[in-house]
Amino acid sequence: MSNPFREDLVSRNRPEPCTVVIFGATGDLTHRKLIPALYNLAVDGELPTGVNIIGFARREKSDEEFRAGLEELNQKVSRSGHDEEIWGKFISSVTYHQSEFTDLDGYASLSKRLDEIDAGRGGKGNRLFYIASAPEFFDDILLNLKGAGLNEAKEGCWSRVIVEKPFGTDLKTAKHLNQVVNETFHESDTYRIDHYLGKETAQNLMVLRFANAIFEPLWNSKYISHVQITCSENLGMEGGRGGYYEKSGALRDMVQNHLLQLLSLVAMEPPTDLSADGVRDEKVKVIRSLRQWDTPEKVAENVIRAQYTAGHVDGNPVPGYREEDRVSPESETEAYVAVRLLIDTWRWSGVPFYIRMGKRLPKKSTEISIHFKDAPCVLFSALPGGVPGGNVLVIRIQPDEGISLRMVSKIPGTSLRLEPVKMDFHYATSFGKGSPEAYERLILDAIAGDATLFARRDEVEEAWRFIDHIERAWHESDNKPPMAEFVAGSWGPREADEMIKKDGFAWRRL
Ligand SMILES: NC(=O)C1=CN([C@@H]2O[C@H](COP(=O)(O)OP(=O)(O)OC[C@H]3O[C@@H](n4cnc5c(N)ncnc54)[C@H](OP(=O)(O)O)[C@@H]3O)[C@@H](O)[C@H]2O)C=CC1
Ligand SMILES: O=C1O[C@H](COP(=O)(O)O)[C@@H](O)[C@H](O)[C@H]1O
Repeated sequence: MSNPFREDLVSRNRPEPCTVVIFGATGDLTHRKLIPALYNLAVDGELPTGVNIIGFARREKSDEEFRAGLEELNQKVSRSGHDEEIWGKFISSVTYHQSEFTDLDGYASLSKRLDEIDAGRGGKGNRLFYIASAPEFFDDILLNLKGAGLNEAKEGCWSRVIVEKPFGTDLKTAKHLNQVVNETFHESDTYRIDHYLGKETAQNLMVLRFANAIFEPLWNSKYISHVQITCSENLGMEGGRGGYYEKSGALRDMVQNHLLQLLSLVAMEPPTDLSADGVRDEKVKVIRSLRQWDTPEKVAENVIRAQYTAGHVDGNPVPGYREEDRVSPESETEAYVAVRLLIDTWRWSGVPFYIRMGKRLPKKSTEISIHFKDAPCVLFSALPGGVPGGNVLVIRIQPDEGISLRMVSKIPGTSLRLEPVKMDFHYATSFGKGSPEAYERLILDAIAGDATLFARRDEVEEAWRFIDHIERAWHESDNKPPMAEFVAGSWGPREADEMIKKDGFAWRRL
């Protein structure tokens, strides 16, 4: 009998020739992430032959100028180096299309160019539109694609759209954008990108949980005391990021999307199959089951926001958040957030999940730690020092991707003394090769028509519903929870330590 999982996996991995049109092609994302990702796919032989790339942006540029700019960056950032021969072949399929996003004529001429490319394919052609522009242009681009008829696929072909973040700034704007997207493209042709879902270790979460029989029986409130998800960054507002960040803040920038997505992978029920909707049906149930912090009092109790003051990171002096470039000296934007979450489901009843994210923390690291309840320790409780802590399963999302399990062991010797030890799996040494960049996997999946690692409409909206209550309490209530402070280069504010301590726990040291 054939294995349905296997068939599913095989059919999901058949990327077809297509033309990729990138809107915002002279921008930072295209240069630092998208083109290097496509090039790396070419190096690994994963990019199907017959992929053409058209860069769409405003400024005047010849194809040669556009290609030279892309090459300069690729040489610096590509994970597989820069092979002149492969690059030469790859870049010959890349061209530039100059137009304003708001100018319908630019889309009509784009349509003509696409038809010319398709003429070499017997008139057929698949199209992938990648919207990598500032969010204020998302509507214009989508509506103009429709105006030029580019949202409609030719017979036997497909036409898909990838939409970058941020997907709205609150529930209202996300709903509006979803409406525009769904008026132009079918939901199954819509790929809302969340690059955390493309990270190798995030993808491995489902495998860890559902392909290993030993974890799933323990994965519930009977055995797990709490879960922590930490995303620490040592960078601040370099490169003019302050302007964007001021309108976003840590909660919208990282928690609404990336970290709630990680949480849903940790907490979801096993899906009935590996189809995109099978997986996303389960993920969205988690987000829908989050207890809502819907009053300023509940927000004050369960959410800590903070800004950093001047300090030192990696031995270098750094300014406070309010002194950063393009940040207001009176800023009320959080550069750190810690959230205590409860998931009201049978599996997770009474198990707190903690998410913390901060800029200008001591180092860059993202990890999920699953803290198991202590063993009944009557046997060892009389020992001097007792039993040193319990079992912790740590999933290192980045860097040094891997998984470790903390256990308690006897110290070798004639007396009985206990110490924690670690079983550690590192991707780099176990598989002998680095992981692909998230954008590589995600672009390839979109070409292959697999939306599993992309957020669905309801996931995005449910996440905003949860976030909106907190934002409203912070910015619109009469009883605004305070903004805490921490010194840049430290592990966040005292208030976040106190919040988790109230439940009898402490943040894991990274
Ligand atoms: N940069 C990053 O690391 C990340 C970015 N993102 C998201 O990706 C998107 C793009 O970000 P980023 O690349 O940094 O942005 P940039 O500001 O660097 O680039 C913007 C691009 O849009 C083009 N553009 C701006 N206005 C117009 C217009 N009226 N008509 C035509 N083209 C126009 C610019 O063209 P021109 O140069 O010709 O003016 C440029 O190509 C954003 O949504 C961001 O949130 C998400 C994750 C990471
Ligand atoms: O989306 C974003 O992600 C980055 C962090 O991404 P990572 O892959 O380097 O962990 C974050 O710095 C940025 O503020 C945010 O917009």
